[in-house]
Amino acid sequence: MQARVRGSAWTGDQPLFAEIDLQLAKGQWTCLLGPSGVGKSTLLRLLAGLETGVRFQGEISRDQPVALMAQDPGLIPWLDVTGNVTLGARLRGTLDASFVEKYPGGASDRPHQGGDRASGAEPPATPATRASMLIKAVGLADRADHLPAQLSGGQRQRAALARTLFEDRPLVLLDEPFSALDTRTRAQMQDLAARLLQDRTVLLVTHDPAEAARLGDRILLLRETGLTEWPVPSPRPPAAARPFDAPEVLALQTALMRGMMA
Ligand SMILES: Nc1ncnc2c1ncn2[C@@H]1O[C@H](COP(=O)(O)OP(=O)(O)OP(=O)(O)O)[C@@H](O)[C@H]1O
Repeated sequence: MQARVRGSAWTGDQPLFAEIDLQLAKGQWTCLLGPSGVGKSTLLRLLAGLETGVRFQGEISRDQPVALMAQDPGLIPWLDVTGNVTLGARLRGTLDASFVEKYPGGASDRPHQGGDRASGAEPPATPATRASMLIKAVGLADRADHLPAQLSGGQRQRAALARTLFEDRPLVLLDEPFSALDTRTRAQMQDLAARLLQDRTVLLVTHDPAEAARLGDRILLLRETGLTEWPVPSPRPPAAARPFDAPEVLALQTALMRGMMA
């Protein structure tokens, strides 16, 4: 077991959700759906060990470091995309010193594209290479030196996704990570995340039954009354999302939609 939340949550003297027992098995993707305000983000914050503002009665355990991608991308406004993606490593002091010198954090401090090669400098250190690969993978290669204010909502969300992937943690909590993306980009980012987080334990909060049908090894519905498991008919292919147009995926999506409407 990688992580577990067992208990109930309260806002003031009002119950938020009844007794639940959420268990995340190692290497599995668990998709969590449920009505707005039922406590999904709260559950993620509890698992991440962050303040929630609600009263939780129970036990929380996890045995691995965690990365949380919150609903709000939470990008640092004065750091460009590269600076935001590598922020955690910089704060922990694990970035190569030459990279820190070159990218201390502001767009104005960054060399122009191609500047390194023109000056014959060393190739970028490994974290820099990883960061730029991830930035490219989320489709922001031409925005790497843009500040958050210069990005669209979906671009900010992709920068936050790259930052979460850069953290490379065994336990990954994703709170509606693709909600601001157009249909095509959303499907591409689902494929990317499935590939890059293939061995990770992932808890993905989503409002989109199609997303849960593509990505879930397990699907859970959170309601005030507690957690319900939704059966998933077939295993997910390794390192990939299920095809969005496969009949069993469409059937699962429809069944989930019906369940959520009930
Ligand atoms: N810091 C806080 N202080 C007090 N109440 C809070 C706090 N954060 C959240 N809540 C309340 O807890 C409840 C659950 O919020 P939460 O964000 O976990 O819901 P959610 O299921 O993720 O909703 P959504 O799908 O809309 O994102 C809400 O009623 C919210 O008002």
